[in-house]
Amino acid sequence: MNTFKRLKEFYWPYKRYFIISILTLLAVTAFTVVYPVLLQVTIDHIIILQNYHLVPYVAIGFLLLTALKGVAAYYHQYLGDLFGIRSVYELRNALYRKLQFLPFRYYDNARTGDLMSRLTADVEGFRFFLSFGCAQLINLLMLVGLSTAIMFYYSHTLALLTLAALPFLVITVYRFDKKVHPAFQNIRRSFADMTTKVQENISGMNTVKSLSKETYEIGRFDEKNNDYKHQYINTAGIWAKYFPVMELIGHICVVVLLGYGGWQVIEGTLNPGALVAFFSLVWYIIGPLMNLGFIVNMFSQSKASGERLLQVLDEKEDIFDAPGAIEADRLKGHVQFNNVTHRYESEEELALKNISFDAPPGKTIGLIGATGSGKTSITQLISRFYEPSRGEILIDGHPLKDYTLKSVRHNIGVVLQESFLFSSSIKDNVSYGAPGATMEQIVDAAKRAQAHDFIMELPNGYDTILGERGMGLSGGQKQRIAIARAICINPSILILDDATSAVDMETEAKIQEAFREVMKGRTTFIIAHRISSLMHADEIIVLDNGEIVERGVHEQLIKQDGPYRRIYDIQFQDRNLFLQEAR
Ligand SMILES: Nc1ncnc2c1ncn2[C@@H]1O[C@H](COP(=O)(O)OP(=O)(O)OP(=O)(O)O)[C@@H](O)[C@H]1O
Repeated sequence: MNTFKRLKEFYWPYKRYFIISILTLLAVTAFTVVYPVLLQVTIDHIIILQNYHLVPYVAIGFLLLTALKGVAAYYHQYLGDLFGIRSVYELRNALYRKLQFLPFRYYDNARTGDLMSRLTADVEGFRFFLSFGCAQLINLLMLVGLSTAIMFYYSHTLALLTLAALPFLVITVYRFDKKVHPAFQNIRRSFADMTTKVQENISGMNTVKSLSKETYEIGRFDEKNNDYKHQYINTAGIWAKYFPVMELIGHICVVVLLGYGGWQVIEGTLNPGALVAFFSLVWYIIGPLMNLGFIVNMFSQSKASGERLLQVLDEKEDIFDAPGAIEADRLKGHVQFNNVTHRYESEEELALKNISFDAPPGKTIGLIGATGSGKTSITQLISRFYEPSRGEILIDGHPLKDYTLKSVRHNIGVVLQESFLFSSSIKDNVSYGAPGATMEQIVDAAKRAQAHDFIMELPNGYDTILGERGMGLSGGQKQRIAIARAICINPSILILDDATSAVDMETEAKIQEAFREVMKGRTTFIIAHRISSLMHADEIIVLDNGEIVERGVHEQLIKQDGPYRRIYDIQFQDRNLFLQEAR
């Protein structure tokens, strides 16, 4: 119950819907059990005693009862649904909000498919119980309680006879539940596996096609699809086996009831009307009891879903604004690292060891080194995506932690090796970081990023809608839109992380031209594997295994016989050879 108690803030504000829905359910149950009583009165007091002049009144009574039951059922159903839908609306928003503020640390280990299923299937599982399961449980208790009371009123012995069949039914329901519950869990797991497979396949379609693995992928999907089919067939088998048994128990109960009750009627100790009423009432007990397994199942599933939702909601947001944090509109962009050491939570090795540098406003810092040497980690610490394990990072002389996250990130423009574009218009993608930007500002940013010309050649210009992840544009075009997006926020710090490594030489030249324009007056960090991309930097930092092994300007570094010189030789030897051959 703790799970439901802890999620109370989402559904309790709508308790009025729930209470009215349950009150109307009470009315529905009352009208339902009155029906057999009315039947008994009709048979015993009107038909047998031949009071036929009362028939129209009884008929009107029946109609009235059905109409009232219909109205009550309408409000019960509608308000119950409203209760569930309103509650999970808030819950879904809260989860999404949480996902926006969870630190990168969380996403390092999270699986997209799993998070998607929490936000959809688990939220729905929880809603289903709120809207339907809970009312069903209350309905069951009320229907069984009232029906049993009326049965005892008519005949103690027949009521006891009916109750004697219940343990058999309850045992069957229990055994059914024990089998069907894991079967349902297997269906959920199998479904999650299958959707994860589809999601991975679509995301990695490039790799699949380039390696001609279509047939292999079809086979792998068939395995998952087959498993899902089997899980469903297995569950259908359990239902098919247990439901007739439950019905059989119900029918045996009815036959015994009719036999014994019929004998009582012949003996004159029971009225025929009471026997007919019994016949209806017994199904009011057996029917919901057969559903008990289903309701218990729904309850345990929604509890499991609630726990999975709480896991997300309880996740620690360890990077947040300190009380009284500085709200800086415009930073100058002076970045300093003082003995910064960093280790990722999931790793044993240090990613950065005692990193110190000073990047005054407007200067360019080049970061070079082998893969995994820590270049990206430095820039991720500047954006405060992670907190360093030790050391201090200062921006404009104040610790990075003293600023609000918003003021830091609004002042940092990032262009990655493969930038993410949303499936919306080019205009919206460019102004994503600055939603208030005017069309003039958007066009200006695109011009400075060398993107304006090709955008204008597209059929709908700035209103062209991009496919998912910018499909429909070349790598270089996507990159220039990403640069325009970075310029649009007018950042004082610019991070170019391997931004040109995925494009050809000609496009690289165009992008470099765009960069030269953009970098003016901004502190820039260039991460690159090609020396040509960062040779003009004011300081080049060479990293190896998380440590700074060399630093200085290009001319200085190539004179030393260090790692920078070795990279230079490898990259420029090829070029010189090529130039010699060309001559
Ligand atoms: N999110 C993360 N969680 C755990 N370890 C990480 C994470 N990001 C990076 N690392 C580890 O930290 C070290 C430095 O990685 P980083 O990405 O900073 O290197 P890099 O020099 O930018 O590499 P590349 O040139 O391949 O981009 C590596 O050992 C890497 O495995």
